[in-house]
Amino acid sequence: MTDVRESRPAQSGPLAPETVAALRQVSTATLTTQLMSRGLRNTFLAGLRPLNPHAARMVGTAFTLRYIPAREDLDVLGVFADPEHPQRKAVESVGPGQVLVMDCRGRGRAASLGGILGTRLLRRGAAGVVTDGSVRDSPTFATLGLPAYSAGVSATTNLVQHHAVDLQVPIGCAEVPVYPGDVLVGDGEGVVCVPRELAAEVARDAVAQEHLEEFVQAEIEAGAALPGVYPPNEQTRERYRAWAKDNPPQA
Ligand SMILES: O=C([O-])CC(=O)C(=O)O
Ligand SMILES: [Mg+2]
Repeated sequence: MTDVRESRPAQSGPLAPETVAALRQVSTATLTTQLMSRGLRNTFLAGLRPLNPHAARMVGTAFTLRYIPAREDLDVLGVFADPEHPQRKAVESVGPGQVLVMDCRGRGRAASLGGILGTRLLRRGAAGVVTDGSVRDSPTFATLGLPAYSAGVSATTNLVQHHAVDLQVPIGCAEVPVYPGDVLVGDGEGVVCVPRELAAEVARDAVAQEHLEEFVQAEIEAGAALPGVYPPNEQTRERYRAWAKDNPPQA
């Protein structure tokens, strides 16, 4: 029998610097279009909002943590004294360039983590933190330099609703499949999950799409009507190519 944890090869290691640079400059909207053109329609983690709008650009690879519902006899405050507790172990395992992505089953009555753990992630070089539940200490996250996205906030600690079980397994986050090593990109709109094997080509094509859309945007601002301009027909593309000669994409 196939172990579900091995249903896809683990993908690890840092992303190529040019892929990171490209993903840093494009929007999540553009990325979802690029993924849709490759057949992937469920890639945006709908409902998640940035906790610090000034630290809303995020690019990193997924380090996953899965929670199941809490049980009163197991999930008591004393468990945090154990450094092997999966939530604390996850925070102490996330490395530079990684995003801690938590599966809270979309439940946010209790937080998935708080400001001290968020600060520790920042000090460890994490690229961000994402949960489909809540965080606590949201005023800390509002000024922390760590990109952080959640579906909500809650003062209540995780043990009340969540029991951390697994690190680095495939999870669902906001109903989107996230495999360890996938690429999480966040902006002011929210978070998109880019399958790791597509990251390089999606990043490259997203930059090209945004360059074309920069031209289309300028034409619409100048008063052009939509037909033939958006989407661009061959004549519009011809004008774009002429414009692009003097306005190359920023690498
Ligand atoms: O969620 C928790 O219990 C941890 C917490 O408050 C923090 O990290 O500051
Ligand atoms: Mg706290």
